[in-house]
Amino acid sequence: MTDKFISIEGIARRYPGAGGGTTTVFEDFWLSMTRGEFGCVIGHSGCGKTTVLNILAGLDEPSEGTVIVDGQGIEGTSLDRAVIFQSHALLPWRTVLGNVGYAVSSKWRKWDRARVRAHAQKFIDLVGLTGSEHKHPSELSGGMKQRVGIARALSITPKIMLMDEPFSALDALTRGTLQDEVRRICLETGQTTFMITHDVDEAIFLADKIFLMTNGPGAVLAEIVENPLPKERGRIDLHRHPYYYALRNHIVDFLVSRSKSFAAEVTDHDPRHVPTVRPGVGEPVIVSPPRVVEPNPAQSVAR
Ligand SMILES: Nc1ncnc2c1ncn2[C@@H]1O[C@H](COP(=O)(O)OP(=O)(O)OP(=O)(O)O)[C@@H](O)[C@H]1O
Repeated sequence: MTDKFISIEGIARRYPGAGGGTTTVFEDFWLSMTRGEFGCVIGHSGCGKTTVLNILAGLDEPSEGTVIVDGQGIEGTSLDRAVIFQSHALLPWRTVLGNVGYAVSSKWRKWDRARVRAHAQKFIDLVGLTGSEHKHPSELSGGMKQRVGIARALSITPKIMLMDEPFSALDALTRGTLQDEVRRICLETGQTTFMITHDVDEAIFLADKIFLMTNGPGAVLAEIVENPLPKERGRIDLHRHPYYYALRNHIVDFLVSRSKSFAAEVTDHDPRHVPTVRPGVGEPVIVSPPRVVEPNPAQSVAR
């Protein structure tokens, strides 16, 4: 049996459209993730990635369907679900320690000051900000601010971490360093993470599974791509792995052509049983749903 730690069940999001109609961003959207999994969603602008993330965060509600996390339906925001956005949203009048400590004391209201500080410090150390505890956000670089955001999110030990293009505003060097940090932390802590990115290499480096969405409106989850690269992968030498180009080409091909033509070409798509594929050497292998092997009529006749 699969452990559905996150279960998105048939959600739709509709908005009032022009002329009194309705615009459907997506509908009949099903997706599940297991505990400790790192999932990245990729799709063109406007397909509804942020909407899905906001629904998972409890910041938005689906027009239909439900989302269950660890056996409980989502109702509003919760400290069980931490969100990291592209912008840092730090409290400018608080220090690094103050920002992280504020989140800690919001979750554990009965903790005394010393316990809050010690817990916050652990996560400040984890993201490599030891020594900057007493700085204010205005004294930090963009990468450091994003580290504070990550420390703050992790410090409340959320059941799920939701990241909406968290590194896209950073320079390439800082982005790479933070990708390394996030991967190390997620592997160390077993943090279940759902992330949006437009960066294919970022998804290949970080994700266990990559969720491919077609173009909106009326977007669908077309395919789940299982990352065939080993867990012990390095960001710098990703491209040396024999499966790297097959995986990368598969995702890029989807973004360039299949995301647009999918609805016309795949008429029997079943949103409840989205295929999981594993690109590698040769043709991608369909992992699930298992390929139905039709009996060979010639053999049947011969019997
Ligand atoms: N409040 C709203 N009212 C009407 N339409 C909305 C509203 N919020 C979002 N939308 C529409 O929903 C669609 C999906 O938006 P969403 O932000 O989820 O897309 P996205 O895939 O995250 O895009 P991007 O990659 O550009 O961030 C877009 O077409 C957007 O215009």
